[in-house]
Amino acid sequence: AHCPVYTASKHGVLGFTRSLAEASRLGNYGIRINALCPSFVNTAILDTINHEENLGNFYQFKDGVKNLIKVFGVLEPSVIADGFVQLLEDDSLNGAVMKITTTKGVHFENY
Ligand SMILES: NC(=O)c1ccc[n+]([C@@H]2O[C@H](COP(=O)([O-])OP(=O)(O)OC[C@H]3O[C@@H](n4cnc5c(N)ncnc54)[C@H](O)[C@@H]3O)[C@@H](O)[C@H]2O)c1
Ligand SMILES: CC[C@@H](O)/C=C/C=C\C[C@@H](O)/C=C/C=C/C=C\[C@@H](O)CCCC(=O)O
Repeated sequence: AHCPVYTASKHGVLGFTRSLAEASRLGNYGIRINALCPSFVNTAILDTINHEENLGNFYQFKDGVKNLIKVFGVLEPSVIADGFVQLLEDDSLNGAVMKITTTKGVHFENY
């Protein structure tokens, strides 16, 4: 609810990932395409929530986003890096949607 365009863009990334991965498989491109979807991660982007120029009209929802951060917690970038290495090293993954959350760690979403 806080950022519908943002949410739509992320769904677009998943659809693009899965479609491109299938095209690569059918075309024998030899390229694997996967999506990595972390929960909140301790990076500079989290600070953007505190600045109205970043959120525009959605600045009014900043407390809601901050509450989500409290609810879901914050991951360290190293945890994301480990998930990324797993995507690189596992040749069986193509069109995969890897999620990383504080509650479930690395897991995959089957859409
Ligand atoms: N941090 C989180 O909580 C979180 C959670 C889920 C998804 N994401 C997504 O992960 C992505 C990265 O987020 P982040 O937290 O690392 O943000 P960040 O702002 O900390 O880092 C983004 C990096 O990208 C670089 N960059 C910007 N434009 C670039 C370009 N054109 N070419 C090359 N580099 C460029 C910036 O210099 C910066 O180092 C974003 O799409 C974000 O929505 C972040
Ligand atoms: C909202 C304004 C924007 O600029 C701020 C972005 C901040 C971080 C990047 C964003 O992609 C964060 C996503 C965080 C998601 C958090 C929770 C979900 O992952 C919950 C998952 C629960 C589950 O599926 O188990």
